Amino acid sequence: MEEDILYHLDLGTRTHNLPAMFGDIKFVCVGGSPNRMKAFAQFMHKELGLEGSGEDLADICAGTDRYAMYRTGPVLSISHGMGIPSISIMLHELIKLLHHAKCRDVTIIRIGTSGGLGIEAGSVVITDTAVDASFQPRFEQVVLGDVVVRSTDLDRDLAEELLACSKEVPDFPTLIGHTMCTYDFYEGQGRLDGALCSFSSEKKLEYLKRAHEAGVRNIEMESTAFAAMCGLCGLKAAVVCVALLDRLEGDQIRAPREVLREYQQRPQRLIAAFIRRPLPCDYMSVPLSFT
Ligand SMILES: O=P(O)(O)O[C@H]1O[C@H](CO)[C@@H](O)[C@H]1O
Ligand SMILES: O=c1cc[nH]c(=O)[nH]1
Repeated sequence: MEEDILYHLDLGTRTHNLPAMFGDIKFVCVGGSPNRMKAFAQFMHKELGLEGSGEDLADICAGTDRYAMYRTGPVLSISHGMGIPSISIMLHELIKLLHHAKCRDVTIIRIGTSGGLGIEAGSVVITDTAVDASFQPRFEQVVLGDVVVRSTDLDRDLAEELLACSKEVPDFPTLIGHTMCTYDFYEGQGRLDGALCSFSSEKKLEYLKRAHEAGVRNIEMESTAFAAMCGLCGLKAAVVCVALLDRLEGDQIRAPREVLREYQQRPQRLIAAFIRRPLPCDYMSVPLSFT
């Protein structure tokens, strides 16, 4: 293409110098909420010891209200909204952006929230395998009317490295497990408290227990598409989500807002420890080259 317009990001190859804006990005963190991703960028700014308070980081996608994007040092932080269609559109344009910007050796991590399965609320789950609602490690995408099945493998070494980094943030439990990805928050996750419910409490518990036996430790709504797209495009990817509740104990998220806010920071703290870890070639020794 002579020109590539990244419509939902309000960026393009003619209108923006993408290599200059993004060429040195090494970590991309994505999550559902625009405010969370802004807070994460500000937090990383402080953690990396970059100049200024970071309070004034600008939304790079301010021309559109579909997604929000912030950068600090080698870290790009982007919101993706809720569910597979929303994250999938964002990832198409983000991956093209990384390609046009000639980025190399990028690690991409989804930092999210989830419903836990047989784990304490506030626990952080690092996904080893993203599975669908039938507990299968696959992402089904309809392409030209046909169902195309894609693998949902994530980087095992990255997951282990993240688990090792969790020792630096010992004030909450972190574990590795399967993450189940659904197309809905209510009936799709076996909740009884939606506007519609077509099953009994017993059937719900029987399903969630089967999921637990299959190795599922948390449930969210983007991981299979995220794993499939990043895997096919050669990006090293991880999913790290905090559990807001234990779904074996209920459906409603009852924790007070301050507690939920602190829970949301847990994956961010773990990822900060990961990004800050010493590397053979330490990018933190050259912070002045980052804006
Ligand atoms: O916390 P985030 O990233 O938005 O993700 C989780 O929260 C949303 C539902 O509340 C879904 O998108 C689910 O995947
Ligand atoms: O139960 C939950 C909590 C957060 N996000 C989900 O998708 N499910």
